Amino acid sequence: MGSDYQLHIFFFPFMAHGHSIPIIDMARLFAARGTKSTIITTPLNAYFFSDTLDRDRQKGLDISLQVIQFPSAQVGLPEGCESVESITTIDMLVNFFEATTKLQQPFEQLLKKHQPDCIISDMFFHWTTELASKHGIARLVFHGMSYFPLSLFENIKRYAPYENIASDSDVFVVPGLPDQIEMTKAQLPDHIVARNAISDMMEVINETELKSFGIVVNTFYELEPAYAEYYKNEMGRRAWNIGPVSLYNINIVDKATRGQKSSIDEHCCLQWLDDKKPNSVLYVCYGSCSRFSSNQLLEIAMGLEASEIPFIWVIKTPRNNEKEQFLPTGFEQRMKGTGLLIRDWAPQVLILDHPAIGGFMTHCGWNSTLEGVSAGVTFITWPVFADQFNNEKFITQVLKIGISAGNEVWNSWVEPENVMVKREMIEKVVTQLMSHGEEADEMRNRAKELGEIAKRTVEEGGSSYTNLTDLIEKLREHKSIHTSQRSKEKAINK
Ligand SMILES: O=c1ccn([C@@H]2O[C@H](COP(=O)(O)OP(=O)(O)O[C@H]3O[C@H](CO)[C@@H](O)[C@H](O)[C@H]3O)[C@@H](O)[C@H]2O)c(=O)[nH]1
Repeated sequence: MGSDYQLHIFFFPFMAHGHSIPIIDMARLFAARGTKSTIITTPLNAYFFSDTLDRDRQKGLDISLQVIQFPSAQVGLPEGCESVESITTIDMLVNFFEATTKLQQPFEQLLKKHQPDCIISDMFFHWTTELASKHGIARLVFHGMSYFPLSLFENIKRYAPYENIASDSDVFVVPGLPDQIEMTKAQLPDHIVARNAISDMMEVINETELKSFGIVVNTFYELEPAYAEYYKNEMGRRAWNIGPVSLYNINIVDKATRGQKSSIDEHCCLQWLDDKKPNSVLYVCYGSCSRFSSNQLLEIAMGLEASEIPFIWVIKTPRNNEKEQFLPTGFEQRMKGTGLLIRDWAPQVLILDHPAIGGFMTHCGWNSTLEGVSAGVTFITWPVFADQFNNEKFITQVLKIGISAGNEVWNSWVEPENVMVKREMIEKVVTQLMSHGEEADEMRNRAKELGEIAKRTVEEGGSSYTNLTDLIEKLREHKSIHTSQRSKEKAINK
């Protein structure tokens, strides 16, 4: 197979912004390096990024979409429920996963028709490993998470350190990791500490992952070298780190249109930031699907106001409070000039990259974590569910570029009903992070340095750039071996 052979890769993102946004960036990145990229998704999800792909095609990239129907009605979901963000109860999640298993047949039809050389699919589409093997092509797994949270989960399962403690809030050290990582049982997902349907699914994911060609990880080596090695050597995975993929978005329009269309004009947002001093603004956002209760939002509003720190706050209105009765009376009026409220969807990467942003209060989704690291900001960590407590430990205990808001309990659903952090604590951590004390300045310096390294890593010669070159080369070799095997089989069968 010559080095001029154009690889054709199928990208199959899971239908949730936190999983699809990085895979779309990845498909575009591969296309920019000469592959033919085809993204497989459903009609409503295609809507979120079809304009971006149009712009890429105008630039000459070989990138396209194939749309398959999402069987919402077949599994009892309302019409138009095609992404995790449109799910309103935890019970609907079970139906949602059932619907995704029904995508196998249309997906295989596309495989037969287009005969790509490789599939890069989300971990939740574990059945693509078997399909890939049936069609003699490589499957690479994308988790959305990085080496640190994956290694941490693995060792918690391996050594079950939570079994020998007296209470859920007792601190234990997770054994066998390169650093001394402290956690509590209350911070662990249900499916780790007890057996349930998710644990069963994670087991299948794990098994199919070991049989796959390897794993692509949205991270960079210099951010977590010990965990990159741990994951490969101790956990026996073949993995390529090719991120931060968000850095592939260079111009304003690309940065502002990741995921949904932003609810604010990006130029107004930039103008607002232009009036602020460097590193003076706190950006507050809890990802694509977390939705806090009215009481919690009130605490955030009061805490932010009391801190007197300029902020941008992205608010997802609680489903039972569309009239927004959670903001204190006159809040927006008083905050004019100091606080910018964005309802629903913000151009996050554009905001983080602005020099006025100094801190990020985040739920610690992996994308937000890495986007914050790439922008060189410091963090207030406020994990809620999924891998977010792991990412909090990474920020506060390994990188040491953030402080915790103090939420101590893992939630099983994206819409926690309780108040997790009170206004006094919010005021305290915001003031502490944005101040100019010795500790805050040291964190700031470390964060800025990491941001510089992140940018270099995706440039030609950088570690992620080189890793991607290596991965493309390995996929070509795989294609070549498979093609010659096929020719031999055909010759024997003649
Ligand atoms: O107003 C918004 C809100 C989010 N985003 C983007 O949406 C993505 C959000 O991803 P992430 O920060 O990872 O949060 P979640 O959407 O909650 O991601 C899910 O998927 C991640 C990857 O597996 C996990 O780490 C998280 O725990 C899980 O909740 C990021 O790229 C953000 O830039 C915006 O652009 N504007």
